[in-house]
Parts: sequence; C-alpha cells; structure tokens
Amino acid sequence: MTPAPIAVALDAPDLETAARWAALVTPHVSTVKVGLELYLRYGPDVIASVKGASGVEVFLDLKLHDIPNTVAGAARAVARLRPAILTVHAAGGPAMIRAAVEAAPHTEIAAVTILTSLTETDLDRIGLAGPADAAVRRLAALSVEAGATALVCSPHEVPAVRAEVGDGIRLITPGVRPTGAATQDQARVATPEQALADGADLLVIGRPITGSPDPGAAAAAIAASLRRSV
Ligand SMILES: O=C(O)c1cc(=O)[nH]c(=O)n1[C@@H]1O[C@H](COP(=O)(O)O)[C@@H](O)[C@H]1O
Repeated sequence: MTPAPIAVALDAPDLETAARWAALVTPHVSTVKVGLELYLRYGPDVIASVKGASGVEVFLDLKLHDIPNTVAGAARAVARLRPAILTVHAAGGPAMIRAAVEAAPHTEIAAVTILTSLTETDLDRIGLAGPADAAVRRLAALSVEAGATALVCSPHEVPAVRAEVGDGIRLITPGVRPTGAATQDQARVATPEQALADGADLLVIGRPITGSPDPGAAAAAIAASLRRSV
C-alpha cells in the first residue's frame, strides 16, 4: 500500500523515542519530520537514526530566518545530509529564500508563511497586515518568486494559496487534527480529510500520532481514513 502523504512530526525529547516513533509510523506515512528539539540536541546524527533502514523521506524543519548570507551558510551546512525538505521563514524575504534555494540545490526549500499557532489577534499585535489568508497569500507569492517550490500554511489557506501559486508547488499543512482531537497550541486547524480535500499535498501531524499509546496504529488509522476520503 502506498504510504499516506503525512509527515509525522518527531518532536521527542530523546533520540531513542524519536527512532521508535519513526520505526512505528513509517510503514504508513511518506515522511518523518525532524524539528528544532531533536536537531538542537543531537545534530546531524539524528537524520540517520530516524531514517533507519526504511528510506522514508526526511523533512528537516529548522525554520531558518536570518540575513541571506547566514541562511545560505546554514542551508549549505545541512544540504550534505540530503533532507528531502528544509524549511525557512518566508518573512525572511525573497533574497533570504533565494539564498537557501541556491545553497541546497538537492533539497526542496519550503517557506513557512504564517505559523499555524497564530490567531488574527496575534497578527495584529505583531503588526502583520491580515487577515491571515491575505498575509499567507502575499508571503506565498513572494516565496515562489524567490524559488521556493514548497510552502507551509494552515489547511484554511490552501485554496487561496493554490489559486495564487498554481499546481506545481507542494503545499504542506500543519495544524491538522482528527475530529475530536485537542487543538493544543494550534490556532488555525482542520481535519486530515478536509486538508486533503482542499488540496494540501503533505499533512504535518505530530501529537495526535506521537501522543497516542500506539503511534503506529494512530498513523495507520489516519492513513486509512484519508484513503477512504479520496
Ligand atoms: O513548519 C512546520 O512544520 C510548522 C509550521 C507551522 O506553521 N505550524 C506548525 O505546527 N509546524 C510544525 O508542525 C508540527 C505540528 O505538530 P502537532 O501540533 O503536534 O501536530 C510541529 O512540529 C511544528 O513545529
């Protein structure tokens, strides 16, 4: 069976737990995501540990955000690990995004638009002209012009972003919660089925899977539900 288009966020406090989660979920999902918690603690070794023998796609979520020269150096430093995807913040601007794209030619650069944890009130307080879908659309357009071939946004914004950037760009959506699951610190959320129906290409799901007593079964259940919904 083809693995579901899900990136499981391995936000674990230690490598053993992350590797265990990865081994349990990889028969069911296409991708595992390594974020700041694991990478800052264990560094590059974490990639091989979570990949194991499965050959699953690794998404390195470092959300780089700095001046172009610094981001180019950081992207070059991790490019040798050959992650399938690397994130940068779209708010770093077009020159920064382009610097990452040029420094990591074999990795897909995904620009994070507006974090899914932010509400309209947060955007106001930060001073970002909203509403969220307009801000996401604006950041999506500039990111793609700068060479990003993937975008991270909430499922709510997928139709607007798709209309803006067309079909060739991979839309990645965190903020995904199965019906009835707690939203926790996520603000702009939708169910996996809704995100996929709206046109997301890859769903990022962490705690609803990794917080389950049986992460493998939780991943399998969401994957099966997605297959039924298409
Ligand atoms: O870039 C990301 O992956 C990301 C962007 C965003 O806007 N919101 C967001 O939640 N994420 C990540 O997606 C994952 C969501 O995890 P859960 O909330 O546990 O499903 C976390 O690893 C976040 O770091």
